[in-house]
Amino acid sequence: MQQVAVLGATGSIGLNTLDVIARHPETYQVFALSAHSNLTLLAKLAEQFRPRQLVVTDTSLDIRDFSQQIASIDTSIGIFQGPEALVDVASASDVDTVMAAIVGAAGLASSLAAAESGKKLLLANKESLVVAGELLMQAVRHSGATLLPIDSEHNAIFQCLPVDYSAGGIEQAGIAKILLTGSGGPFREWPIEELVKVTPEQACAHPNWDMGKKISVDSATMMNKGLEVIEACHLFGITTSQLEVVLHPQSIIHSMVSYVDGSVIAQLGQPDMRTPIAYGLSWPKRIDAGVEPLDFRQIAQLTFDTPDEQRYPCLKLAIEAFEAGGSAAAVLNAANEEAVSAFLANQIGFTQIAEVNEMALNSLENQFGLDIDGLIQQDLRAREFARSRIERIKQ
Ligand SMILES: NC(=O)C1=CN([C@@H]2O[C@H](COP(=O)(O)OP(=O)(O)OC[C@H]3O[C@@H](n4cnc5c(N)ncnc54)[C@H](OP(=O)(O)O)[C@@H]3O)[C@@H](O)[C@H]2O)C=CC1
Ligand SMILES: CC(=O)[C@@H](O)[C@H](O)COP(=O)(O)O
Ligand SMILES: [Mn+2]
Repeated sequence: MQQVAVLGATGSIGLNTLDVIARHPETYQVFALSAHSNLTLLAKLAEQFRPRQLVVTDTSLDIRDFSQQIASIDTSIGIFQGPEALVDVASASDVDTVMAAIVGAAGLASSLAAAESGKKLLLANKESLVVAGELLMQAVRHSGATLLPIDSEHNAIFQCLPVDYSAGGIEQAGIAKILLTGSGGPFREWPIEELVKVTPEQACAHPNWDMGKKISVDSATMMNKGLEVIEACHLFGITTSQLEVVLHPQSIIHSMVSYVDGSVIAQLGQPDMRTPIAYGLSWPKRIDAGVEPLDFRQIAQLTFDTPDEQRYPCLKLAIEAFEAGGSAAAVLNAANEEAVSAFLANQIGFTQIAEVNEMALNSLENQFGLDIDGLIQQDLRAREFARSRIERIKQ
């Protein structure tokens, strides 16, 4: 029986993970669940999955009523509050597998703790790799942890790579290029001058995927693809020149690997995160994920294009940040989290997300060789800077 900790259980990835786990009660047991502030849903999940531990990360909440409610379900469920408890759960000796499904850099410490303690780490939280990719990959190598990408494109690439890929890297594996697909989001065909009018509701309505708000906005700006370029470079040990972003509006091909002999291997499937989640849970085997197979006659057309730099300035910013190295990607990620949150709160416009991000990237000094505390400090400075710009925009 695999003991699984689902961090970010109340979110889109968390709930999809629990859906897959519920289909295989003989193989997976939920050891712990975490939420930030959604206590109602966390209590419901606790009743259904009967974990050993619950974590509530928001320290401003009074959890006395919640604790009583949980005790009425099962007095042996431990309840912990605060972000440090995530680190304890991620490294607990009873836990085999950690699903890292918290949104944003708030997921970094627990992803790192799971990597350092040699767990099977199912990584949906791409921001961990964006902020501290080198340190996270180093921790995986040192501890012997198993890192399985859950982000649909990276999971697809992982499925298309040769089994012994990590031994010699991209050239020895005969790989010419990794082709990272992206839908282009809901505004792919809008006149560019109309983008200033985009509302949070429109930006969160992804054409193919049902996801949390932050990643949905990132998909609309294509910052998501930019973060995914950085994620892929760290995961697969490649440079940005060994990867190409291909627009694919249908989100049926989840990414491809192009080989030197002319072969291109692609992974296809419904736009349903239960497929990569199930593959992560069961790897190297496969299990039922509750996902219908593709009906190619109904799909009829798969189309491809090149992303337009003018429409998607955030994509270029992310690639530049990764190429600059040092703390640039951490700065960009932090500024973007603040800018997206301000956009969702109707404080800035859609196109101002890229403006705030660019200002942060250009204004903060790039620092090299930082340890995890240094990166977190840079993240905090970038947030402060972004918030000051957002305040000016609001006036
Ligand atoms: N959704 C998807 O299909 C995909 C998501 N991903 C990645 O997976 C991660 C999760 O995305 P998604 O599920 O969409 O996000 P959601 O917004 O749906 O869920 C986020 C989860 O994180 C918790 N959370 C929010 N803020 C904090 C915090 N400060 N500290 C600790 N926990 C927090 C939330 O708790 P609460 O509910 O209580 O607020 C919730 O459980 C992201 O990194 C995203 O990029 C990658 C590929 C696809
Ligand atoms: C499901 C998933 O992995 C998302 O990251 C998805 O890729 C978002 O769609 P975009 O291709 O529009 O960014
Ligand atoms: Mn993705």
